Amino acid sequence: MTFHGVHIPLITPFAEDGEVAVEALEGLAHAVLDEGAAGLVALGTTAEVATLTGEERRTVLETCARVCGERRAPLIVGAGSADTRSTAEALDALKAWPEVTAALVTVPSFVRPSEAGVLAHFGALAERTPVPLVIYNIPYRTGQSVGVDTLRRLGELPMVAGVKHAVGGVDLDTVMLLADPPGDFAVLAGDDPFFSALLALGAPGGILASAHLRTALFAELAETWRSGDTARARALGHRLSALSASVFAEPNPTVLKGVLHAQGRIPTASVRLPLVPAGRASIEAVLRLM
Ligand SMILES: O=C(O)C1=N[C@H](C(=O)O)C[C@H](O)C1
Repeated sequence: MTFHGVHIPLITPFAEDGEVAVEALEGLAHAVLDEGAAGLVALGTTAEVATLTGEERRTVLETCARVCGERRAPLIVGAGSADTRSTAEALDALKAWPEVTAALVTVPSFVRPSEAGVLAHFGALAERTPVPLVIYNIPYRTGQSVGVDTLRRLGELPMVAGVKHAVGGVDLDTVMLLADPPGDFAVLAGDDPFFSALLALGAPGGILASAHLRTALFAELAETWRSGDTARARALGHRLSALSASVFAEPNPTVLKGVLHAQGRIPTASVRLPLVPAGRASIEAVLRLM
């Protein structure tokens, strides 16, 4: 399994009554695929997954699976917690969904198990998962950093297909990893403002919340770096990085939802506590950059 291009971690739109707005979710899913997204991610951070009930998670997954099934598009599903056993159970449950291409599994958060513990966690999961794993490396959310040597060892595990790499910049480990990644291991950009920089270093794609907006341009950016038109890629990359940075001016996905609502693509800009809606100024700043 190899990944390339732009994968969209879909937001969960809410209706006026607070319920999941299923039609809007389905519309967004089709729209981003129409615009050139390579695939979808269901139940990522951007979906406010921590605030969804079990039934709502099922509804979101059903909707994304239906769309990806119809469109023959890859579907990555967020699964995982700080505990190895419950993560393994969540992965087992994905057997029921033939449309699921891979699971996005975070480095265990809050526990800070050491890199040896991270390796043991993914080693145990790799032995029994029914779908390939994409490791979500996001130390500013998990509290656990994972260096290049460990990432390479993780990339060599059976059933580990890639990493969503979101370390808040382009550090030495990122450069070293992209210089020599394990075979069939996709290093996907997971920090939107650094998407272009990671593509320039050889990343095959990314998982990017801000690519709900201007999806076609994000897809074009990946293709332009791939084709070697560096002058065009650099200029487009700078423009999209500015857009991404403004989408992340407040906690994700508050600004994104404000913009999608202003565009009439979702019924409300509502987010669930502890997130609070983005301010008007942040939303207008993004709209100006569109
Ligand atoms: O849900 C995701 O997947 C993403 N989450 C990141 C975050 O909220 O920190 C951002 C990234 O664009 C995708």
